[in-house]
Amino acid sequence: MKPETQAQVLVEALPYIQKYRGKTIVIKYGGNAMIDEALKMAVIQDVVLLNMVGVHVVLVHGGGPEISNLLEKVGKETQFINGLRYTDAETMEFVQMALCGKVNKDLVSLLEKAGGKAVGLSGLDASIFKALRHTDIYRTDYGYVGDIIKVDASLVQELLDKGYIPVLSSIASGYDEDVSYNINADLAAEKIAIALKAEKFILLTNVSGVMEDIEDPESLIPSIQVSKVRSLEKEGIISGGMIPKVQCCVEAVRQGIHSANIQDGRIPHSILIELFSDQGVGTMFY
Ligand SMILES: Nc1ncnc2c1ncn2[C@@H]1O[C@H](COP(=O)(O)OP(=O)(O)O)[C@@H](O)[C@H]1O
Ligand SMILES: CC(=O)N[C@@H](CCC(=O)OP(=O)(O)O)C(=O)O
Repeated sequence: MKPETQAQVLVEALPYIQKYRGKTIVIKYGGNAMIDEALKMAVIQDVVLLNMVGVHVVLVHGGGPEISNLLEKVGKETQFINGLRYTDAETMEFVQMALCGKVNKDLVSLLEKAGGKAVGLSGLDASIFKALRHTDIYRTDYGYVGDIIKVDASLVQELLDKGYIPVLSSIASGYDEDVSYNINADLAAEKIAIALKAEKFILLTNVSGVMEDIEDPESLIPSIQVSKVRSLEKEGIISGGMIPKVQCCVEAVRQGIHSANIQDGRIPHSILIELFSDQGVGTMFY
């Protein structure tokens, strides 16, 4: 790239940098979008760049495939009920090992290598997340899967104020029992985004966004008004793993977050494209 073009690119980013400087952005990075190492590096670079220009970024990560791999290695079967992993006491130990021990530390190490200042945390640290056992109307048993009922974002806020990138795993301590709970990472990201009154909430996944027809990549819905989500669900357009993501975005917007986005973590630098250009990516909820 010519130096003049390079300078022009930076100048064009200026209004966007001014818009987000000092504001909080919560990014949820899903396990399926983490599998390709080159793409992972692009996400890491985006986060470090945002941090360097004064944007407060919190990275909440999943790691479903990492958990499943670990369970397979130790020969333990795992099953999902309504998109949530059935988590018995032994599985919970492996969930904690994979998320807090492996995925969290790998991301922290990559952020540090890329020049960022990152701190790895889980919801157990400083009681960031307190949860109760997850329930549904059918009283299904999900084991140690939790619903977050209390968030203490003060440590995360302090780290942001000091210029760190908090990297958060979706584990919570029990509100009424001395146990750890496995939390769906989309939900954990939504809760911390609301508690921090984030400016923007981004869910990175392995599809281009919400599509009218999953088989047709041309059918991406670029924006959805939250009041229209119910009819999309009734029409069966939103299903499977997309249901909790959409619900998290709806709740985040209803709780005052300006915009929430579901976008493709497989597009290199999709975070920067969304934040620092007029070209929106994925599906934006408003
Ligand atoms: N309308 C839709 N548009 C896009 N994806 C959809 C839709 N309905 C269901 N899905 C499914 O949701 C999946 C994304 O959820 P999930 O696999 O849980 O992601 P992650 O691992 O990033 O949390 C997609 O791969 C797709 O199969
Ligand atoms: C309760 C529940 O299902 N928890 C998830 C936590 C990790 C996660 O959400 O990871 P992704 O974002 O990569 O899907 C699990 O055990 O797989």
